[in-house]
Amino acid sequence: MATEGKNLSAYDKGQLPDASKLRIGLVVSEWNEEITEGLYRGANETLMDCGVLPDNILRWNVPGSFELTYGCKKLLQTQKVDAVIAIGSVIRGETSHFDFVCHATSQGIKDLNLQFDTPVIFCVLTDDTKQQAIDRSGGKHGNKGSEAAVAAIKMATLG
Ligand SMILES: Nc1c(NC[C@H](O)[C@H](O)[C@H](O)CO)[nH]c(=O)[nH]c1=O
Ligand SMILES: CC(=O)[C@@H](O)COP(=O)(O)O
Repeated sequence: MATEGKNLSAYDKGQLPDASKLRIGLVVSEWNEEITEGLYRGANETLMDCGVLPDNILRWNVPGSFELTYGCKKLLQTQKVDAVIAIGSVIRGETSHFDFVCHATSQGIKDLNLQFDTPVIFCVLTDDTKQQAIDRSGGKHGNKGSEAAVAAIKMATLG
């Protein structure tokens, strides 16, 4: 099911496990800051709405989505967290750079889930236009940051 027709911010916190003891890391890309700050707000607000304590939400910034893999790895190596959310926005330009950044970032974050015993959530928008990114970071389709926060809580308490 495509995002079209799905509200990315829809969740029932009554159906989620207790998150009051969880510690969550957020690694946020600074590229397309207007979009990534919207994603961060969605994730942060949803985590707290679902019971995560503000002091248990740790935020680090990285320059771009390509650096999310390294930033998440370093956070996992140095901080005790129950899940990490990687937040980025890649918007297609004139060249094939979009494809390389998206592929490297998605593969890198996937690999972290194999290398570490802590879930890393892929909250990276990969859009052809800025409007698509706006629509998915608090616009008409909701907020992927909220979706990622719910995924982080579910994965942190899996099993
Ligand atoms: N064009 C976008 C980038 N490009 C920058 C890379 O992510 C990286 O920081 C650079 O290549 C240096 O290693 N990053 C995004 O997050 N979004 C873009 O649209
Ligand atoms: C995703 C990108 O790296 C892209 O926005 C860069 O733009 P361009 O391909 O025009 O250099």
